[in-house]
Amino acid sequence: MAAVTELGTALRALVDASVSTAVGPEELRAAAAEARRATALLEADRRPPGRLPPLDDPVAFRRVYSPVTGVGSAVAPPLTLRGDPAGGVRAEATLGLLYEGPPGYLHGGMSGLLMDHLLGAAAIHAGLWGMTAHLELDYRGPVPLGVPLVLRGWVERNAGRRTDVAGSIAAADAPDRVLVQATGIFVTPRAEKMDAYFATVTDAAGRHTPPGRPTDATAVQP
Ligand SMILES: CCCCCCCCCC(=O)SCCNC(=O)CCNC(=O)[C@H](O)C(C)(C)COP(=O)(O)OP(=O)(O)OC[C@H]1O[C@@H](n2cnc3c(N)ncnc32)[C@H](O)[C@@H]1OP(=O)(O)O
Repeated sequence: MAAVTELGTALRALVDASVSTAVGPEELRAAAAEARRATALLEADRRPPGRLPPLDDPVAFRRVYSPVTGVGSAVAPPLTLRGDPAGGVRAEATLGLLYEGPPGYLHGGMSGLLMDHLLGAAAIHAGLWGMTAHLELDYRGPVPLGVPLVLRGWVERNAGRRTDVAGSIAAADAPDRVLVQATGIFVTPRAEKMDAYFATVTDAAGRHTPPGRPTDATAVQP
């Protein structure tokens, strides 16, 4: 885990530098050569899709390469999700140029990714694992880059396999002024779909490890 975290931290610094650098073409080409060398090192042993990495824990829902929370992911902020004393889950983040949409502000699609994850995590936190069936966002104000943000997700109601969830993004110093408001419907797939989607998913030891068991509710840190 220390090595995965070390590589993820180094890669995030690299991609941040790569989108904010002002060096010339010679330096860019030298950096590209270094990046290709690192890629060759990592390509020596790869896992196929559907086989979880050894450090993933499907019971605790630890996903080290998640694009949102993965400590080993070059593109994840990465967020740390916690139970929110006000209900649901929350995370704090300060996002950089990698995620820029309008100059100086967060890309709207990135807000969608973050809200999808927060809403899904809120459902899991309540013991209601499901896949996103519907996600709707209202963009009320641009989300600034480089300032601390607070992201929240909470369950509104549940009926059978369907869970209605909501969430928000706001600046940490103005938490009541919602910049992005999200609502979503998460659905636990019917058994036939669960089989069709996840029948071949295994952990690193080859054991069948489909998502969605009740214990996945431990996903969020207390
Ligand atoms: C801490 C870790 C946190 C991790 C968070 C991860 C978050 C990320 C989550 C994802 O990205 S999941 C990936 C994106 N989603 C998908 O790929 C799902 C694609 N859609 C499907 O596979 C199916 O549509 C789905 C499994 C969601 C539902 O199919 P089912 O056949 O199981 O459900 P069904 O159609 O019978 O609907 C069940 C109920 O939900 C309702 N429903 C389903 N889809 C709906 C929809 N789109 N809008 C409104 N209601 C919907 C439906 O009306 C019904 O309500 P009732 O029970 O009241 O009749």
